[in-house]
Amino acid sequence: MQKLELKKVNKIFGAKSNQVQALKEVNFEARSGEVTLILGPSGSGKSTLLTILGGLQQPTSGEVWINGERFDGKKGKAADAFRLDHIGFVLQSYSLVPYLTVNDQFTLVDKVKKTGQIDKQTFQGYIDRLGIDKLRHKFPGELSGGQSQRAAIARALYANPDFILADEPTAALDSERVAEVGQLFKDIAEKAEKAVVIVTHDLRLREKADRIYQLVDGQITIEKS
Ligand SMILES: Nc1ncnc2c1ncn2[C@@H]1O[C@H](COP(=O)(O)OP(=O)(O)OP(=O)(O)O)[C@@H](O)[C@H]1O
Repeated sequence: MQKLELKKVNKIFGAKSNQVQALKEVNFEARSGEVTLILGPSGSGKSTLLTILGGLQQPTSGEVWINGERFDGKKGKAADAFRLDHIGFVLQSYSLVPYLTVNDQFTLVDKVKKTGQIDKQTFQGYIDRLGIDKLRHKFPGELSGGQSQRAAIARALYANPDFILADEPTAALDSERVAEVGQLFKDIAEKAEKAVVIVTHDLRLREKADRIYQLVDGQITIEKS
């Protein structure tokens, strides 16, 4: 079983009178085979939590563990390599490369990750379910918000990571697509044995979740486990 954990994580931004404590003594766990949802209002610390989980920023104090290995102390190339091997991000900004077609966004992954790629047939299945097969030769500037979001999800899956960390992955989608994408995340967790972590305020995803946390003002509570 794959496991991603936060232990007593605090995150403080700014200094003295400008200080914001975005996370307060957060304990958290996500496991392979499960969809874990972190629900919370805007500004509650969801993006901060997700980026600390994935090693994109460091906690002020506390620990991040992946599969029993300490992750928060890793720096530079060691951290990059570890992240590349384990983690796929779907960020709010989609972070698609503007001068590459959708297809080239995927194959770009091959340049940095040489082993453990997804098999072509499984990936084509994801592409079909995300409804982006006809968009493969388009550039990001030619895509709608929802299409960009689905391309960003596909790119995260292409790298075949153990952990998929998604920040508001359904924000630009209509209800029908939310149900489809939610079910896809659930299938990826269950059938491909991945750990899927979604931060969102989209309550429509609740029914797909195995584990639900609530984050309010940087404090986390578990609602379903
Ligand atoms: N780099 C930063 N510098 C200073 N303050 C920050 C920084 N990043 C986040 N914050 C603050 O930390 C708190 C939590 O922000 P965060 O973006 O994690 O919340 P969120 O729940 O993801 O919000 P949203 O749903 O609007 O994206 C907010 O008060 C925010 O202003």
